[in-house]
Formats: sequence, structure tokens, C-alpha cells
Amino acid sequence: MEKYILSLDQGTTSSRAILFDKAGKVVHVSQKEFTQHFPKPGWVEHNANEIWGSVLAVIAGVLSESNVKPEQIAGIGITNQRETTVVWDKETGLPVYNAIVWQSRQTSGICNELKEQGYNDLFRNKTGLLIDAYFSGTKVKWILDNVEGARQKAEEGKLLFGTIDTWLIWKLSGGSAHVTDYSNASRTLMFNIYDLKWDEELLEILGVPASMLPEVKPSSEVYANTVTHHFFGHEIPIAGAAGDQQSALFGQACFEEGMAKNTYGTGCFMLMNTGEKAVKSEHGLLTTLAWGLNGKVEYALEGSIFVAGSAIQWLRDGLRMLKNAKDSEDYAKKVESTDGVYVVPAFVGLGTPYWDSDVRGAIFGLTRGTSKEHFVRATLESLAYQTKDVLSAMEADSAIELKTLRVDGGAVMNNFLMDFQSDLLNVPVERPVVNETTALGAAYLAGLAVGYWESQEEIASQWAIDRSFEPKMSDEDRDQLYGGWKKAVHATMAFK
Ligand SMILES: Nc1ncnc2c1ncn2[C@@H]1O[C@H](COP(=O)(O)OP(=O)(O)O)[C@@H](O)[C@H]1O
Ligand SMILES: O=P(O)(O)OC[C@H](O)CO
Repeated sequence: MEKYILSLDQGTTSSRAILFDKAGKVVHVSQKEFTQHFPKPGWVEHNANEIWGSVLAVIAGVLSESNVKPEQIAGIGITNQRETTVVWDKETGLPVYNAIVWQSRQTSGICNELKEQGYNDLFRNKTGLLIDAYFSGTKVKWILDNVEGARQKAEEGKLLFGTIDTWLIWKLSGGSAHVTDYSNASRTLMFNIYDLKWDEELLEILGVPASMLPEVKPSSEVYANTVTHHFFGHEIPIAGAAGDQQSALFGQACFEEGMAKNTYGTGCFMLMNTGEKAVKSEHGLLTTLAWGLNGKVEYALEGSIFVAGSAIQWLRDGLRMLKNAKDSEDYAKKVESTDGVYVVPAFVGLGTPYWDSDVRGAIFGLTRGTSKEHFVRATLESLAYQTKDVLSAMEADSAIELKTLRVDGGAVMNNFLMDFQSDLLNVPVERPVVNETTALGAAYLAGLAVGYWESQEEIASQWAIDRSFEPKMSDEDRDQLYGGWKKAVHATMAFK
């Protein structure tokens, strides 16, 4: 009986269940979108129960559509949109408020207060992050401060906190496991990435009771078994978990120090493996835990871009310029350049390296001759410019000059974007055969825990290239284009 690993990839806009075989190939995918709630400008929320429902639906879908039986699943790996915060009642299992999504800005007031009180360095030195509404800590505080009765219940030990990995493991295990992994814990603003413990001083400042927090575990370990009714009578080990960006780093087999990947999804996240060394950034990058494996943890440097593929969604749904995201490539190729148009998609502020919560998007260089083609091309190019900002910071912090960049995520199917990216970075951009690297990483972590795969060497040997995009642009053109982007960003930041 052939066995498979089931990976559950719970992303910002959809949930996916993917079956992988021993060769690391996708056997079948089932995907389901769920509702995005925007209760106020800049706020983004999800219904945690709807997320759970979507995960159950894709599990059922992937099994029935592929004809794979539950007993053929050797283990389950979980990967998730990170930082998104769920607080629920231990007894009833019901969330006390919507999940506050990583993109949501509703805690920027709390963040400003913390910064005014001079806490930035304290948080940065302990967590590798900085005070920003992006991370979970202030989202938990917001729920405890704003939901009637929540703080008292939390203090009585009746509420639990979790990022989406924790929520799903708790649900899948029938409430028996309240756990997270190192990579997810490192995104909360409450976890000390050096001592590898929840940090009492930071919890005190944020007013979060320690009793709410999950136990932090390695990324590859059997945490619990599924309760039988979710898997048609079978208990299956939940054997691995990692935040989606760290999972993609693992799925891209970036195991050596200095190897990096960039994922172009809703946002865009570049991570560089820094091995057992935590590198402190001087250029607005985050220091984060890559994973816990083989009895130790490894670190990564991260550049976080909040709006990437979602800018293409905006062209499609907001401006109705596109029927689907894929058409952006044809429009962009119809013109030679943007004719000087720049789109700065700072819809929810800017992340690395600017970290400005209050800035909002802007467009520059419009003329009477500007067409839809120029506009679409400029929006696509903004993904590449933001990536160049991040890579420049990463090379400066790590003193490593990148030789190639491995890429993945929905938007890398856009060949125009990949060509432009390579030109702008002046390095080859490598797209792997398996583009579902986020899900693959969690599958590998789970598979290692249950002996489905033997070693990281075996995994690294499975990585295969689909296409390499080589740089062709002159230095002069690159400098001129990038100079224009820098001016556009600085003008955008000045307009507040
Ligand atoms: N061919 C394409 N060109 C540009 N953007 C694309 C293309 N295909 C998908 N996208 C964008 O990629 C994103 C989906 O990627 P995905 O990796 O599934 O995201 P997530 O995991 O964040 O939900 C969407 O925001 C979509 O607009
Ligand atoms: O859902 P994605 O793939 O855009 O990933 C979101 C990130 O984990 C946010 O930190």
C-alpha cells in the first residue's frame, strides 16, 4: 500500500490540502478560499471557525478526489499564515473574537504607545522583531482589552491563544494538544529567540497571562494524533509544523547558511538561512527562528513585504483592470516600459526596510499617454522593486552576496515578473519544478518525524529547477529604474 504525507497549507486567502509522494511530488491538491473581513479601514480579520471548516473541506476533498485512503497517510504537516491571532475559550472551543490577521493595522495605536514608552530596543533584542502591528503580541492585548470579559477569563486561565498552526492542531487533536513550533513562536513578539522561552518581562508589558500560551516544540515531531472522526476512523500523527515562510525555506531545501528564497504570495517574504547564528539586522530586517530540528534551532534573516500578489488582486477586484491575475503578464509585455510610471502599493503601510505603518499607497509619473498596460506593468514591477529593497538590506546585514535567488508562490508563474526581477537584482532567479514549496516544507518536516524521509540530504536531492531567469539589463538602465523607485517611495512616505 503506497503511503503519502498530507500537508495542510493554511494561507491568508485560501486553505489547501496537498498530498505528496516519496519523491516530493504533488499527488493532488484541494483548495478553498474563505471570507476576508475588513471591518474598518486598515483592519483585516478572518473567522477562525470558517478557517477550520475550510481545512476540513479540503481534507475531505483531497482524499475523495485522489482516491487515497486515510490509512495511506503516514503523517500530517501543518503550515500557516503567520502572526494571525486566535483567542478561544478552553471549555467551549469557541473563539472570543475574529482572528486578527497579520496585515491588520488595528493595533498600531498600542504599538505607538509602546514605542513612546521606549520599549523598541527591549523587544528587538529579545525577539528579533520590532514593535509593529504585524506581530501577534499586540493583537492578543487588543482582544483582551476590547472583548468584554476576556481579560478576566484569561486571568482565570479559561482562554487560550494560538497562531493558526496552534488552532488547527488543537482542533484536529480534539483539544488534546495546545502547541506551536519555534518558527511560529518567533513571530509573536512574546518569545525570546535566544533563551527559547516565552519572555516574562514582555508578557508583563503586553498584559498577556502565560497560561494562555501554547507549549513551544520542535518543527518536526509528533505533537498528537488526529481524532478519528476527522479522518474516517483513523488516527493520523500530526508530525510537523512551521510558519509558511520558514516552511517554504525548508521546502526549497535552503539548508546551508547564505541560501535564500523569496515567496511571492499575498505578501512577499525573503528569508536567508543563517544557520545556528542569529544575525542582528542594522537595515530593518527581522531575525527569526527558521525551525527546530534534530535537537537544535536554526535562524534566518527575513525581509517582509506586506503587499505583493494582493496588488494584482487589487487590479483585478478593486480597479477591475484584469479578469484574472494571470492576464497581468500579457498586459505588461505589450509595452516596452512603464514610461516612467511607478506604483507604490503601501496599502497597509510599508514593511522592510521602511517600517512605516501610517504611509498609504501612491502612483507617480502619470501622463495623458499612460495606458492600462503601463499601469499593470508598473504594479507588477513594484513587487520586484520591493524585493530589491529587501535584498539590498540582506546583503548589507549578512555580508553575503547572493549568487542565485530561489523563488516560489502564486505570482512566480508570471514570466515577465521573473525576468524583470532577475534584471533588477542582477542575479539568476530560479523557479523550482514544485512550486508548492510552502506545503512541501511542512510535508518534509512531518515526513522526517515519522521516518517517511530519512534525512535532509535526501530532501535536498529532490529539489529540481523548472526554469532559471538570467539577468540581461545594463547597469545604467538598472540604476536609472531603481533610482526612480527610491524617489517614488520617499515621496510616498512624505505624504502623510
Ligand atoms: N500569474 C500571476 N501574475 C501575478 N500575480 C499572480 C499570478 N498568479 C497569482 N498571482 C497572485 O499571487 C497570489 C496568490 O499566491 P499564493 O501563493 O496562493 O498566495 P497566499 O498563499 O498568500 O494566499 C494572489 O495574490 C494573486 O494575485
Ligand atoms: O499567506 P501568505 O502566504 O501571504 O503568508 C503570510 C505570512 O506568513 C505573513 O507573515
